[in-house]
Amino acid sequence: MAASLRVGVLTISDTGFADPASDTSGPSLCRLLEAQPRYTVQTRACVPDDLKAIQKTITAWCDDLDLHLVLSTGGTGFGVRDCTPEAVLPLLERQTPGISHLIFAKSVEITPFAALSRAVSGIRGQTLVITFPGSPKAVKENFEAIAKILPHAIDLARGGTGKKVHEQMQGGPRPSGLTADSAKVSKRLRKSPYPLTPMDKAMATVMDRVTPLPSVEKPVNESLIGAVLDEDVVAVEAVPGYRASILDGYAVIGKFLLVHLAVNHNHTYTDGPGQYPVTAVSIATASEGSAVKLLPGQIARITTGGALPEGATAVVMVEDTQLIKSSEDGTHEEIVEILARVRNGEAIRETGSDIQVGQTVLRKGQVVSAVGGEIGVLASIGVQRVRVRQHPTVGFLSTGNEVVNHDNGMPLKMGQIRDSNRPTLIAATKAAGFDYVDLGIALDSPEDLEAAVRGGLEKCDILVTTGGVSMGEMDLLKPILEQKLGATIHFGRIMMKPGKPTTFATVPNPKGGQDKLMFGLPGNPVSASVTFHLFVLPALRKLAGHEKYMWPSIQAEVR
Ligand SMILES: Nc1nc2c(c(=O)[nH]1)N[C@H]1C(S)=C(S)[C@@H](COP(=O)(O)OP(=O)(O)OC[C@H]3O[C@@H](n4cnc5c(N)ncnc54)[C@H](O)[C@@H]3O)O[C@H]1N2
Ligand code: MOO
Ligand SMILES: [Mg+2]
Repeated sequence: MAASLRVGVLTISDTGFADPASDTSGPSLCRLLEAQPRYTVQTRACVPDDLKAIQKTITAWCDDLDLHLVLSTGGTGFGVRDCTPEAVLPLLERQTPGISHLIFAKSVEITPFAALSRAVSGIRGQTLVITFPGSPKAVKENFEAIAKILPHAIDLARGGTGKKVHEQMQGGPRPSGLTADSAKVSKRLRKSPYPLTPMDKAMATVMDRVTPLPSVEKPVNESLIGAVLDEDVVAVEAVPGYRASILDGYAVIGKFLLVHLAVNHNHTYTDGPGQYPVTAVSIATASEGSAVKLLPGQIARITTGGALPEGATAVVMVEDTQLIKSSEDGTHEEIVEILARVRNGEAIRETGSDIQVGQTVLRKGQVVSAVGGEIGVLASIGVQRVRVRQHPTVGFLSTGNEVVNHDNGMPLKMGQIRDSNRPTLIAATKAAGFDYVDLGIALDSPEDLEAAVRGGLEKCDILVTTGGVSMGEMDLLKPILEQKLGATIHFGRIMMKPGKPTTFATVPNPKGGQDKLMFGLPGNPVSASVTFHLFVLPALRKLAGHEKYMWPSIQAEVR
């Protein structure tokens, strides 16, 4: 392979400039580079610790020679003449602190003196520029610290996707199970190219790539079911908003007032068991103005939820009274006998006794459950809209030439099987409170599958397919993802049965923005169901903004 990465090596040193033979770091750097066939040292120079001289050389190497990489050695310390960072920084269009930190982290592991380096790095045009300290030992250590990532970094700085380099570093491009041309069955792989991934690693791989969806404002109704609140909700209205009766009966002036009168004024109480005129009526209904006023010796007829007359301190239920006198036409009660003694406050809902103004009723992160309580609370305090995390939508696509709709009403032909995966997974999704799209069945043909996956990805946040992920010649999903959709398959097999060929991939979003997530679950119904619960539901929960998105785990011991 012809060496393709062109490098410039620049020694920055007053001494080296005066006596080129004294420069050992530059030659050492060249040897390190040339030990790797991918690099060619295209140019070398030595300049004094002089800002202008350094800038002139590096600018020419980046702008005129368009080198892939410029490595300098020297001038990064605390010495009064050291000015490499001051010279290089203004030339950089983008800094690359990660590279500098990596070098620094590795170097301080070796010697604390590395803390005295002020080395910098960055990109000018398409050239990666990295400054090393002056000592040959530091040059070697620094170069080794970044050797592994250097080709990748250069590829990216040149506008590459990094994919090629990545594949090379992983030992070459992944051989594909298909052959997007399923006719060439003899060419298929006889071993899976996907390593068996331990479950904890697979789970972490998925969760690392799931970021909660942004939040939106929604009206207070059943559309909130399953949503995660993205704000604290504070009551702006009290519940109840007025003093209300808990019972159907009579508002009275109760014991507290009577005792008060008796003690302070040596009164015998007027109210309590006895006969009273019914001077007012309060039916639970809206009314303008304030409540009627009740004086000692009077009672008011009241219904459950009715506003208490001013001055009333208790309510006696109708069962504990008897009618003494009514109006002639029977439409009014005039005198009623109270038979029971009631305590002050009895059968009264005080204003705000349930929820007070300013009280936090629901907290950010809380889930609006399908039980209804949260929605009820929001409704009771008059909140019109709340900020919640967007609800994710999951799409379900079954795959397989043998798979038919379960409800097609036709007898099965030999080799056909009813699609049980989609109804199963849709039911589980619904029960978990997420939205779904039913994407039907795709045939095992590269064209059909590619179109169905592409279309499906557009309609949902997470695409779930079942079938076609193992080793058969009709198992086309993985190669289609990688070869046609530019997807990255993060794992293609897991250390679990059922579910071994479970596949997780991220697919670039053609509309830009975040990559789309997709799970290729195995076709076997139990495998599909188990892996859905284990991987997809937690991913959906995380996407929906749940704080606790993982299943609880318990320690088990096999005896
Ligand atoms: N040579 C090997 N063969 C298989 C391996 C292996 O490691 N080496 N793994 C086995 C395991 S484990 C599983 S699990 C399955 C996974 O199969 P695929 O994901 O490729 O799925 P298909 O081949 O398309 O179908 C498998 C099975 O499931 C039935 N199926 C498919 N879709 C549905 C559906 N929607 N509803 C009901 N049943 C469905 C399909 O008819 C097949 O019987 O691979 C093993 N093979
Ligand atoms: O692991 Mo497969 O999922 O045996 O059924
Ligand atoms: Mg298969």
